[in-house]
Formats: sequence, C-alpha cells, structure tokens
Amino acid sequence: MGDMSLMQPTAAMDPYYYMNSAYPRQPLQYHMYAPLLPHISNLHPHQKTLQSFFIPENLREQLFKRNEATIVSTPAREVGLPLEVHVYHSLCLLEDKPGSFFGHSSWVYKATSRVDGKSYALLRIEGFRLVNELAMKAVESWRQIKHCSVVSIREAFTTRAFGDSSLIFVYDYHPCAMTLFDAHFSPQAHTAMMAQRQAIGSNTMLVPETTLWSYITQITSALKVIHTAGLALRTLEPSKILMTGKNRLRLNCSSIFDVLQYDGGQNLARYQQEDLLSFGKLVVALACNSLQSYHNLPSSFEYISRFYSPELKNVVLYLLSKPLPTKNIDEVVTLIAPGLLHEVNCSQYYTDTLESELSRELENGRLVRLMSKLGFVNERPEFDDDPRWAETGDRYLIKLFRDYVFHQVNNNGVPVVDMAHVLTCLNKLDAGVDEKIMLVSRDEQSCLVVSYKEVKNCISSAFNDLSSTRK
Ligand SMILES: Nc1ncnc2c1ncn2[C@@H]1O[C@H](COP(=O)(O)OP(=O)(O)OP(=O)(O)O)[C@@H](O)[C@H]1O
Repeated sequence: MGDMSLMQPTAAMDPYYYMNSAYPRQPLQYHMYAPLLPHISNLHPHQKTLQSFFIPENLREQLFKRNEATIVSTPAREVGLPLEVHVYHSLCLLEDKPGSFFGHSSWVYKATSRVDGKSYALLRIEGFRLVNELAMKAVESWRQIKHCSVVSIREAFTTRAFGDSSLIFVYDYHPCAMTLFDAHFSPQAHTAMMAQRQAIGSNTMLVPETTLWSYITQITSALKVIHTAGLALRTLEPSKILMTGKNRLRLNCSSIFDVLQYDGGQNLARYQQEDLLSFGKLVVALACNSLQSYHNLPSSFEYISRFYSPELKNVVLYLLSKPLPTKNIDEVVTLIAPGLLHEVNCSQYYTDTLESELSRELENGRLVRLMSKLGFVNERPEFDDDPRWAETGDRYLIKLFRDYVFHQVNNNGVPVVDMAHVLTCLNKLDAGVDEKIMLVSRDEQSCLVVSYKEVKNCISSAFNDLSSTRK
C-alpha cells in the first residue's frame, strides 16, 4: 500500500481547492493516482486482489476527468470574455472555432450559475437581433421536455455582455462530451478506426450493428417524446448530437431553430417529417462510415445489405421513404422492436455493474486507506523507545493530530463526535494543503502550529519507515 498514498492534491478531494487563489491549479494526475497492479490468475477462493476492493481504473479515470472538466476554468479577463453574463460567471470557451446557425456564428461556453452553483453550457448566437418576442415562447415548451437522450434546456435570453447583441441558450452541461461527428467522422475518429481495423485484421470499417441499434433506440425514444409534445428537433445531425459516455447519446441544441426561424408552429408537420429524414440520413452515414453516403443511395444500400441485418435496412428504408401523413415516429418505434429488447437488456446489465461498483465504494476507499495509515503508525509499542515519537520528536505531531481529529472535547469536557470535522480534516490532510492548525498536548502545556502539508509528510515518512522494516 506504500505507494498508494494518494497524496496528489486533487479537486475531487477538495472541491474548494482550485477556488482558493492561494492554491495554484495543477492538472490532475489521475494516471498516477493508483497504479495498475499486475494481474494474478491463481488466487485461492478466499483471496482477493487489492484492486478488487476499489473502483476499476477506467471508470475512475473517466469520473476524474469529468470532475476536472467541470471544475476547470480560464481567467475570463485573460481570454477577453465577460466576467458575468446574466447570472452566469466563470465562462470558459469549449471550442476553438465558431459553429454556424443560419449564417450566425455560434460559440459554446461552460459557465457557473450564481443561482444554484451548477455548471451549464451556454450556446451563444453572435450578432442576433430578436425581432419577435413571441419566439422565446418556444423555449418554454422545450423546457418541459425531460428525456435522458435530450440535453435539457434551462433558459434563453439576449445579452449585450459580449459587446454585441447575442442570443444565449442555456443547456445542462455534460463534462467531456464530444459530438457524434467527432466520434465517427472526424479525421481522428477515422485514424482510430483504421488502427482498430488493422488490430483485428478486418478490411471493413464497420460500426457494430449493436452500436447502431443502441443509437437508433435512443434517438427514436427522444424523438417520440419530442414529436408527441408537438415539437420538432430540426437539428438531427452528427455535430448536434452529444456523446456523453460509451454509446450514450443526447440530442443537443433544441429550440434554437424554433427561435431563429419563428413561425408560430405552422410548419410543425413538415419539420417532424424532416426529423425522420435526417434520422435516416444519419443512420446511413454511420453504417457506411461517410457523410457523403446519402448522395449515392443505391451503393449505400448495397453496403448496408451486405454488412447489416435486414431489420436494420428496413428501418433505414422507412426513415428515408417519402413523407406521408401516416409516416410517423410511432411507426419507427414498432419497426425497431427487435433492437429495443437488446438495448433494454444491455442497459439493465450496465446499471447492475455500476450498482455493484457503487456498493464497493460505499465506505470511500480513499479515506479508509488514509485512516489505515494513521492506524498503522499511531501508538505502536515498538515506537515507544524511539526518540522521534517522544514529546520533543518530530513525530509527536502525528499523535497530536490524531487527537485533534478524533479526540476533541467541548468546553464542558464532552467528546465532540463530528463526522464532518473528521472528513474535512482527512480531506485536507490527503490534499496536503498549506492551511495551518494548532495542535495542543493533552496536558495543555504545549502547542504546535503546523500545516496539513507538514503532518502529511510526517505520516508518509513514518509509514514508509514502517513498510521498509517488513522487508
Ligand atoms: N451541453 C453541453 N455540455 C458539454 N459540452 C457541450 C455541450 N454542448 C456543446 N458542447 C461542447 O461544445 C463543442 C461545440 O458544440 P457545437 O454544438 O458548437 O458543435 P460543433 O461541433 O462546434 O458544431 P458546428 O461547428 O458544426 O456548429 C462540442 O464539441 C461539445 O464538446
């Protein structure tokens, strides 16, 4: 356990760590957090490997990255962003080049709300002058849409905070999200796929059929809710769909077109038909691995027939068929039935897996390990004659620290049993912050003023000494 001392200061350990300007922000070293241990195959039934007690590395890394992405910020003044836009502050640009909506440039920022302290994604339409106030009503209808595959919209407003007349749409923020375009059609995605193709010795670049069914199921489910609510998405394209986890999609940018091209809802039926067509084009593009495939449908269908099931092809044929009043999302739900059951099963399995991971972490492995260390080094009879543990020795402060954390009493001499105090102290110790505390001896005759950092160093060195004696 020696090297698992987890003493890298991280935002995950102390959320206020980066917010305090006294502590300069450092990148998370999640890869060094708990080194991967070698695989052991010949364990006895009663034996467990150390890693089996903790969250799997890939899941841990993913969650750390998300936490970091949520916390990270750039000083607004340095990058020329406003300090505050409406109730949102700490703006941080999420893309390096602008997108485009109807000829208007758009930018996406992460920002923190002054109202609830949460992070949101602000999509800004540059240089837009709102002519009809009624257009904003569309946002109200979209706010009612609550679906696991739709990025929820919180509000929309106009602002001059950027020095122009901008329109801002505020969405839930999904840390580390990438677009479906980035995941499947960007040059990096193609390079990754080529490498995978070489690794498995295949000469086709197929998106697995199960992945396609998963995407189709999620999008159908979202469209069903949207269309039933009397709305149309109008942004069903790879760059407007977020991937927020493995195969986990969320339709983004809802309500933007409804506001930019406000028509009072009179073209709803046409837009809903267009959603189904865009859906069909998207599936063809994904199956054929090319955004151009829609322009050569005969050869695209030949490709799909060769590599995918007839059921999948039928869904695509239906989505791309001529718009008719009878063509609707309910029919798509019926058509996707074969893939639906599989998707439900997969998602149940995934929930089971996560639940079992959660139960393992219930006791919070990090603090347990820290307390184990304290337990190992405190009150060891072998140390009784060691001058470093005597009242004048450098390790005396570990004893006093233990009393400070666990053995405090109030003015009436009643023990203070305060878990929050214990957790706060241990988190600060784990992060090794510079904050100083006053440690008082039991007879109250002497006191030491030390920082958590010093206590941490002292515990590490005592623990390392102890571990080295085992060899
Ligand atoms: N709600 C959100 N939560 C987290 N990240 C988001 C959110 N919305 C957008 N992003 C991030 O912002 C980036 C830009 O989003 P945007 O919708 O502008 O896509 P884009 O790829 O730039 O599309 P285009 O340039 O074609 O308009 C995305 O790559 C995504 O990583």
